[in-house]
Parts: sequence; C-alpha cells; structure tokens
Amino acid sequence: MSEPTSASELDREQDYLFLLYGRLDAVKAEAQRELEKVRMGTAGGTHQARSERDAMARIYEDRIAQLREVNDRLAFGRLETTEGDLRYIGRIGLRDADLQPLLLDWRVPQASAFYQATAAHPLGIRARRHLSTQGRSITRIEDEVLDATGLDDRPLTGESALMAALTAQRTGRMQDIVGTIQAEQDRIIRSDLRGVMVVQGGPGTGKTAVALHRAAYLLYTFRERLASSGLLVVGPSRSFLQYIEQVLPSLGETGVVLSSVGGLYPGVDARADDAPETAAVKGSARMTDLLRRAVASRQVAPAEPQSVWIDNERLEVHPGLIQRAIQKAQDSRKPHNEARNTFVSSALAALTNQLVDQLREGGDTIDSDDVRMLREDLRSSHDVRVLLNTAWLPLTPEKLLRDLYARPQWLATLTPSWPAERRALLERDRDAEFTVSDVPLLDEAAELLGEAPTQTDASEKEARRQRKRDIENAEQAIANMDVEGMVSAEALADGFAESGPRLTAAERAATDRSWTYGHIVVDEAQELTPMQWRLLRRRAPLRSFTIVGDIAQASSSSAAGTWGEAIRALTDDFRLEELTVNYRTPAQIAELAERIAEEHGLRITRSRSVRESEWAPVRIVAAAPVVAQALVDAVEADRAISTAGTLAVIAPDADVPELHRALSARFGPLVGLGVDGLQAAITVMGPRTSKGLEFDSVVVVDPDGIIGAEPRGVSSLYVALTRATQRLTMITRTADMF
Ligand SMILES: Nc1ncnc2c1ncn2[C@@H]1O[C@H](COP(=O)(O)OP(=O)(O)OP(=O)(O)O)[C@@H](O)[C@H]1O
Repeated sequence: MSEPTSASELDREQDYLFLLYGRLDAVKAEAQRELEKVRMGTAGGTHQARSERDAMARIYEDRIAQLREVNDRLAFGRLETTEGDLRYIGRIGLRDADLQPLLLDWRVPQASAFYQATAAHPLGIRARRHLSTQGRSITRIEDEVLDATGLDDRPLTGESALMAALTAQRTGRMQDIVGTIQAEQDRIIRSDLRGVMVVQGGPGTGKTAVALHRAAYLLYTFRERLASSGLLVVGPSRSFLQYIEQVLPSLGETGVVLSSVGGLYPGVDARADDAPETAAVKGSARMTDLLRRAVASRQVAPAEPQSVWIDNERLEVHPGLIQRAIQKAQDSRKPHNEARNTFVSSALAALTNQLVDQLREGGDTIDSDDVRMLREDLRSSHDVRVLLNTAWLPLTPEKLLRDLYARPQWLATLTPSWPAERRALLERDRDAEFTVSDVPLLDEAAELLGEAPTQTDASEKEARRQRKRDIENAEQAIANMDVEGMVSAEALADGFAESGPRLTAAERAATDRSWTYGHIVVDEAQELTPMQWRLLRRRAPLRSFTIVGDIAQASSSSAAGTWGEAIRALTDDFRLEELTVNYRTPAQIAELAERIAEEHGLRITRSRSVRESEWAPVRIVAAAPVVAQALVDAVEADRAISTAGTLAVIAPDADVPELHRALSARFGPLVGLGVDGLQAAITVMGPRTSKGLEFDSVVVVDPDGIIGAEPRGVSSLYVALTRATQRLTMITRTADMF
C-alpha cells in the first residue's frame, strides 16, 4: 500500500540527500588530502619505505575512484522501524563525523529488511520507502506500509521504482538493480558462501543480475577471504562479458575476474567455436581418459635394443632397462613432466652401471670419480638424449593436443573402441587455432603433464618468496601507519611490486593456471560441458560456487536434462533455488515464446511476467528473395514507434551477413554486426550471440530456419524470442508457420 507523499516529505528527503552527498564529498576530500600527504612525504627513505608510500597512495586513489562510482543513486531506500527509527539504504555505508551511521551499505544485515520485509513478515519494519533520484535531486518517493492489518502479501516491492527500471530504454550494457532487488532474489544473493548453489530460472528472471549482486555481496561480507583469493565470474561469451562488465564497478567492486569459458586457460584466448558435434565430443568426460592414454603413450620403451656411443664405446641398451626406468617414474604418480626427472635419473643410473661393467670387463680400472664423470658423459651424450627423449619427451599441453588432432593414426591407436566418425570429428590441421572447447582439454592436459621444466621455474619461486616477504612487510607497515582495518596486508603488498604494473589478486589469478579462487560464479551454466566443469572444479577446490542458468535454454545437443546431470562432473552435492518472476519480457511476448517452445517439444519452466507491453508481437510473412526487404521494412516500422533504445535482428547464422548488408544499405552506420556491434542502435546477430542479452526491440528472422540450423535449434529460438523488453517482430517464411 502506498501512502500519499506530501511536498514537505519530499523536502525532508531532499535535505537528507544533501546531507549524504555533503558527507560523501567530505569523505572524498579527506581521502584526497590523505593522498596528497602521502605523495608529499619525503622523497628519500629506503626503497621499502618508498614502495610502501606508493602502495598507500594507490589505496587512496582506489578509494577515491570507488567513491566516485557510487555518486549516481547514492541512496535509494529508507526503512522505518516499528520503534520509529529511520535507516537509509544506499550503495555504500556513510557515517557522520561522530561515527553515527547516516547511510547503510545495502549489503549489511540491517539493510536486508529493505528487500525482504512483507506485510505478513514485516521483520520489525513499519514502512519502506523507495527514493528515486536524478543527480543529487529527489524525483520521487514511493512508500509501502507493512504493519497495516489485513494486507495481502504483495508479490513485488517498490513497484513503481521497479516498473520504471524495467521499462527504461536499454543501452547495450546491463545496469545494476540494487535499488529494486526483489525478496526471492535477495534470499539468493545473501545465501551462504559455502557449497554449491544452483539457481534455475526461465528467461528474464534476473539470474544474471542476481549472480552479479551476489558476487558484490560476497566480496563485501567476506572481504578478507575473497580479496586475497579472488572471485571469478564466468560467462558464456565475449559479448556477454561486455554486456555485464559495468555492473560490479557500479556496485563499487573492481577486484573480480570476469572470463568467458574460452579465456580460462592462461595464454590462450579462444574465440572460435567448433561445430556442435565436435564440441560435444570434446566436451564429454570421455576426453579425460583419452588424454590420459595419450600422455601414457608418450612413455614408451623402444621395441628393439638401441646402440649408443659414448666416446669410442658402444653401449647396447636393452628395452628392459628403459622400461624399468619408465615403471619407476610412473610409480611416482607425478605428472608426466615432473615424473620425467625420475625416469631420466633412473635410466642414467642404469646406463652408468652398464657402462662401468662393460669398461671393467674390458680391463679398465674405474674409481668413484670416474663413475661420476661417466655419468656426466652419458647425460650430455647426444645419442643418450635422443634415446631418453624418444622414450619420454617433455611435453606441453599445446603440443600434445595439436599432435592428437593432426595424427589420425595415433588417435586411432588410442581410441580403438570409438566409431571412426567420432574420431574424424577431432581431426584437423596442426596449426588450426584452438577453439573454446579446446580450453578445458588444454587445462586437463596441463594437469596430467605438470610444469615443463623451464627457466622461469626458478624466477617464479623467487617471485613467490618475494611476495611472502612483501606480505610480512605490509603487515608491519599497517601496524606502523595505524591504518588497521582500512586495508588488508594482501592489498598493500600488491602495491610493493618493485617493477612492472601493479597486479591485484584478481589479475594475478587470471594469469596463473594453478590459482584457486575463493568463489566462482557461473552464468548461463546450462552450456558448460563436463570438461569445463572439471576445469572449474580445479580452480575452486573448496567448491564454493554460484551457478545460474536455465536448462531449457541449453544449445548443445549433449546438454543434460537436469541440473544433477549437468554438473555431475563438478559435484553431486548442491542446493537448488528457483526464480519464478520474469522481469524482462512482457507477458504477450513471454506467452508466445513459451507456446512455440512447448509446441516444439522443449521442456521449459514457465515464469510469471510482471508486466504487459503496449505492443502486441507482430508477425510478417516473407519468403526468399524478399526477406531482406521485409526486414528493412520491419525495422523501419519499429523505428517509426521509437528510435531510442536498442534493436536486435536475430537470424540463422548463415543469413546474418546478407541481412547485415541489406540493413546497412538502408541505415548506414546505425547498423552493427555481432559482438562488436552491440553498441549500435541496430545490431544483427545469430541466436548464440544473443544469449544472456536484451534489447528494447527484437526482430527474429526465419524462426523455422533457426530451429533447423542445429540439433537444439528450438532452444536457440526460445533464447532469441525472449530477448525483447518491449517489442517483438517475427518474419516467417509461410503463413501457417507458428
Ligand atoms: N529486481 C529487479 N529490479 C530491476 N530490474 C530487474 C530486477 N530483476 C531483474 N531485472 C532486470 O530484468 C532483466 C532480465 O534480467 P537478467 O538478464 O538477469 O535475467 P536472466 O534470468 O539472466 O535472463 P536470461 O536467462 O534470459 O539470460 C534485466 O534487465 C534486469 O536488469
């Protein structure tokens, strides 16, 4: 129930808002002063003192940047408790000069009632107020009274503020929803950090929004733990990351690693997708076994005895000698490259013995110094190196995988039980680029191979030692400089890096394959393959995960039908939450999309749309060769309604170039293409690119073609049809279609 708002109430809130901004300015100015003080500190001092000062300066700079980020919509809510106390809720917490709270950070427990209190469960709250602002001005107040008797529980909170957010024009970038989070979403956002939580919800139910706000909540609540280990957010594609990348900074969080599934193996930024059938093979758990066998097949004794020459002495090496060394190395159970050390030293020891025996039999006298020298001769002998390398070559994951794909005969010996067609799917050129589905295979191979012995090993060890020293120094500096609680030793140590750019925990994590994160958030998780889950499991051994997705939107032919199956490679112990309200798609569009999906046999979770659209979905019938013209006309008609906001044309991949040309001929630079065109007013893309995104208006071209283009084409069509926040047009080939 809303109470009328008097002008004096508006004035009062305006005064309070001025007070808050005044305080924000003061805190910023204070940080600025501190920064200057640190910068002006004596230039001399030890190197350690200088780098400590630099680190402190950077911390103040970050703080100032963070305070700037929260300038927009600083405060958005107010709670009135049954005792008559007022609590203001905003993006960050602020206190006055006497440390009395002026504004509560939305993530603190005392703020949760803002999102969760209802008439039936008021949680000690009498009234909730949503404040809408523009710049530093209050534009609107919306009140809900919670203690009135006989009130039905209302499904939505802050309805006007919510509707204003939902009908706002889209910009091509996702916005935060911190002012209008709904109760069912808030429960998920604040759920326990531990364990694996899966959030299932139909299109537009706020899964992505919830996942990102949860990341911000966890970082705030478990700052110490997560700031040093990092938090990883995994999205399906580059386009998706671009779409969400501003949300966390707008919530004041910058220390998060965002990665697409193609970017999870440091050093490889895979963008190309394999054909669906190939991706399905590469994603299946059977690849683990294949890689294991591939590595084992690189540990082989020669079939015949081999001759090696040491100076003028011929040594005949029996396969058994090599085999025994291999066995010993395998028994160590270390990864291939690390176990190779055992292999080499054990083979060299046996060869030395054989050589010594042979020389002694020939009448030579050999003492222990001679033995050592002979061993060195063997180690540096070209013949011996070839022999040992042939039996056990150091390998990189990249080489192993390229060999596997480019050598069909080897692949065939490793996969005797595979049908030839399946093997053929893996074959390709040695220099073909790695694809998104190769990434977990490279990672799995890296796990089996271990670190190749390189020059960098020693320097990495030294870097780790230096880091430890930096953290100890930082702890000391924090105690000395009296800034306890303001900065963690880890963050301060980040600033001590003596050369090169400063790296945050997040940045270091992104470049280090062996990094383990404190928490991983996975969006569009229905798309992940068992091999990708295995990779993520290695990145978070404590198994603290937030997994959001919609099983019905899965596009892979091998996609699982339940979450239990989908994430089996990660765990079988998880809690399932559901989101049931569709915030994006107006009811008419959602109903159409759901009907089409169900008619084509897709099992979907129906959700409840919170609003109707002014515009009914439009259907146009046009077959080749007039499809492009029909599309231009449809876009023209849509722009006659509104040219503001974004419009996406989603078509079968094969038709995208031609449709892009036709639209460009008419609308020129207003038209963008695929991922790189997301900021354009009109963007043409295939259904996969549109995954997770949304637009004011969507034109779906040839829905039947989208269905026919791939094994789970219906899912792709369902995704395409549910991207619109306002208007949907379908261009179909025949009148009886749909
Ligand atoms: N509580 C809320 N307040 C304001 N806007 C919201 C709220 N919840 C969701 N939205 C908006 O609804 C839209 C859909 O949200 P989101 O993209 O997170 O859905 P999704 O479940 O991930 O969708 P899909 O599965 O289709 O990708 C977004 O514009 C989001 O900002």
